[in-house]
Amino acid sequence: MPQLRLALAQIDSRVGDLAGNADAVVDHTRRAAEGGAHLVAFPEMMLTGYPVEDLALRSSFVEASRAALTGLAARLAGEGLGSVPVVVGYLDRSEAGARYGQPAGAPQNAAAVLHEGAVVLSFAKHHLPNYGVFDEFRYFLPGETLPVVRVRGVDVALAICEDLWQDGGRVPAARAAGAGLLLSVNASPYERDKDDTRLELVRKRAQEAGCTTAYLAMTGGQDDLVFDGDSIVVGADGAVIARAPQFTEELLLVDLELPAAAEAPAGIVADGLRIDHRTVSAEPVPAYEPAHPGNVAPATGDEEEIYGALVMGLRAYVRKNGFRSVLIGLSGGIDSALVAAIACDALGPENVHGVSMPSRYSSDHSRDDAAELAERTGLPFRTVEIEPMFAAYMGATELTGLAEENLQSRLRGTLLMALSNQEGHIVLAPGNKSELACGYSTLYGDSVGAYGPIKDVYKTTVFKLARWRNEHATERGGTPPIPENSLTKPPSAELRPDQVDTDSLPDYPVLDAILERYVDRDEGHAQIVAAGFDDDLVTRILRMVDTAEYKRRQYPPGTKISPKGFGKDRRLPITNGWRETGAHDTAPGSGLG
Ligand SMILES: Nc1ncnc2c1ncn2[C@@H]1O[C@H](COP(=O)(O)OP(=O)(O)OC[C@H]2O[C@@H]([n+]3cccc(C(=O)O)c3)[C@H](O)[C@@H]2O)[C@@H](O)[C@H]1O
Ligand SMILES: Nc1ncnc2c1ncn2[C@@H]1O[C@H](COP(=O)(O)OP(=O)(O)OP(=O)(O)O)[C@@H](O)[C@H]1O
Ligand SMILES: NC(=O)CC[C@H](N)C(=O)O
Repeated sequence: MPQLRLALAQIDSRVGDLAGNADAVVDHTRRAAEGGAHLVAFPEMMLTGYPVEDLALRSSFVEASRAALTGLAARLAGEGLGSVPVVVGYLDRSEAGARYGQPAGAPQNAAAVLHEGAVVLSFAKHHLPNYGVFDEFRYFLPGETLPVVRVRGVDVALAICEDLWQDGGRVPAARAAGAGLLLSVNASPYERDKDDTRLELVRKRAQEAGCTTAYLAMTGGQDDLVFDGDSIVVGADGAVIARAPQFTEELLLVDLELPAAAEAPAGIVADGLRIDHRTVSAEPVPAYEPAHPGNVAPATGDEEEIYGALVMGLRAYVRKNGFRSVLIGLSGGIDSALVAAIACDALGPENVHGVSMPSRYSSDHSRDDAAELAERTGLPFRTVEIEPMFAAYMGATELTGLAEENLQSRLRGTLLMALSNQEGHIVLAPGNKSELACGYSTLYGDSVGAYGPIKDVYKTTVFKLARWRNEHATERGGTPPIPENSLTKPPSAELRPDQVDTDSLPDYPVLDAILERYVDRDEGHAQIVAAGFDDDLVTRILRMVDTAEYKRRQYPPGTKISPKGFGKDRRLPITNGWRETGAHDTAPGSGLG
C-alpha cells in the first residue's frame, strides 16, 4: 500500500488580508515540505479568511482573491516549494450563466490544488450552509463536480466543510469514484460540545465514503466566531488516527497507508456530480518508515473548552483590529472579574486596564474586591469616583428612580469611552447572556464597549467558569485571579441602596433554565410550563426577553459559544406584536388547542 504523508495546516487566517494569508500559506508549506509532506492542506477560504460576508458581493474583492491564488501558485514554485501539492481555500467566481437565483459569474466558496506554479484543479463547495450564522445561499453558487487529484498514486477526493455535514453529494461520490482518501477543508465555528458532533460526523462519513477521511479545521477568531481547530483523521472503519488539539495552531503531519488508485474514473459518479480528475503525480511513494503515526489530542472538559474559546475570541478580535489593550470597569462583581481574567489570559495583564468607579451606593466590598482582583492578576488599576459628576447631574435635573439608577451606569460608560479615546484601549462590555436576554443592563451605560466576551455565557456558567479558572490557576503558573468574595456574594447592580439582582430577576438557575428553553431551543410558553416552570414566571421572563430585542441589537459583538448566540443565530424583529402566552401556544403535547 502506498504511504502518503499528509500535512494539515490547522491555522488562523484574517478576513480580507490576502497578502498576510498568502504569507501564512507559504510559511506553513515550507514547514510541511521540510517535514517531508506529500500533500499539504489549508482551511476553507484560507486566502480570504472566513466568513467574508458581503465582501463576496464585491467584484474587486473576488478578482483580488483570484489573482492572489495564481500569485500564490507562482510564489510557491518560485520559493522552491512547487513540487508539494497544496490544497487552499479561496473566493472564486463561476464561469456559468445565471442559475439557482444567482447571477452569471456569481461568487463561489472555492478551493484549489496548486502544483509546480499552476492551479491544477479548482472546485466550489457543493452543499451550502444556510442556517445559524451561515448565509451561503445569499452569496454563492454551489459547485457540481467531485474533484479528485491523484497524488503519489493515491486518488484524493476533495470536499469543503458543509459537504460533509449534509447527506449525499461528495461523500457517496467519493466512494463511487473509488477514492483512497477523502480530504475536507473546513471553517467550522466553535459551539459548546460541537467537537463531539464533529468526531461522530467524520467517523460516519469515513465509513460511508469507504476510505480514510481527513477533516482539516481552521483555528482563530473572526468577530463573534471562534474557530477551535480540532482537525481529525479517521480510517475507513471509523477508527480515529489523529486529532489536533483545540484553540491552537498546529501543523498536523500524519503518515497514511492508502490504497493505490486504479484507472482514473470518468463521467458522473453519484448524485449528479461529474468527476473532475487530475493527476499531480502517478507514481506511488517508495516504502519508508512511518514517522508520524498520528497523535490524538486528549479531550478537554466543558469549562476548559468554553474558557479556551472565550480567550481565543477576545484575543483575535483585539489583535486583528489593530489594538493591544482593553479597558474594563471593575465593580468587584463576578462578571467583570471573569472578563478581566479572560482578558489577562488573552492579552497579558499589562494590557488589561481596570477602573473602579464607585458611586454613593457602592459598597466597600465592591472597591476592595476590584482592588484585590487587580492585585491577584497584576493588571493596571485606578479609581475614578463618579460622585462629582453624579452630583452635578442631580443638581441640574430632577432625576429619581430608574433614571437616577441608570445615570450612574451611564456616567461609568461615558468615562470608560473617554479613557478609551484618550489612551487607545478598547472597552469590554461585561454583560452575560442572562442579562442580555432580559435586558438587564443600561443602554449607553454598562452596555457600552467594543466587544462583549461573555455575552453568550449564561450567569450560571459564568460562576462555573470563574471557579474553574481559579481551581486551575497553579497549572497556569499563577494565583487564582478571582477574589473569593466576588464568587460568593449575591450579584448586585448597586444602583440603589441594598439592591440585589433577585429584586428584579428570579434565582439564576431557574432563570437560565427558562432562558435556555426559550432562547436556545425556541420552545413556546406552554412547552416551558409543561416542563415544570411556574406559569406567571414564564410569562414574565418571556416578555422581558421579547421587549429587550432593541437593546440586544445595540450591544457590541462577542464570542459565540452556543448554537444560538444573540446575533446572526437568532434574528427576531424589534417591532413585534407577538407575545408568548399559554393561550396562543399550540406546541405538541401542550394540551392547548
Ligand atoms: N423598543 C424600543 N426601541 C428603542 N428604544 C426603546 C425601546 N423600548 C424602550 N426603549 C428605550 O430604552 C430606554 C430604557 O432602557 P434603559 O435606559 O437601558 O433602562 P431600563 O431598561 O429601563 O433599565 C435598566 C435596567 O437594567 C438594570 N441594570 C442596569 C445596569 C447594570 C445592571 C447589571 O446588573 O448589570 C442592571 C437596572 O437595574 C434596570 O432594571 C427607554 O427610556 C426608552 O428610551
Ligand atoms: N463601582 C463600579 N466601578 C467600576 N465599574 C462598575 C462599577 N459598578 C458597575 N460597573 C460596571 O458595570 C457593569 C455592570 O455591573 P453591575 O455591578 O451593575 O452588575 P453585574 O452585571 O452583576 O456585573 P458584575 O458582576 O461585574 O458586578 C460591571 O460589570 C462593571 O463593568
Ligand atoms: N463552513 C461551513 O460550511 C460550516 C458548516 C458546518 N455545518 C459547521 O458548522 O461546521
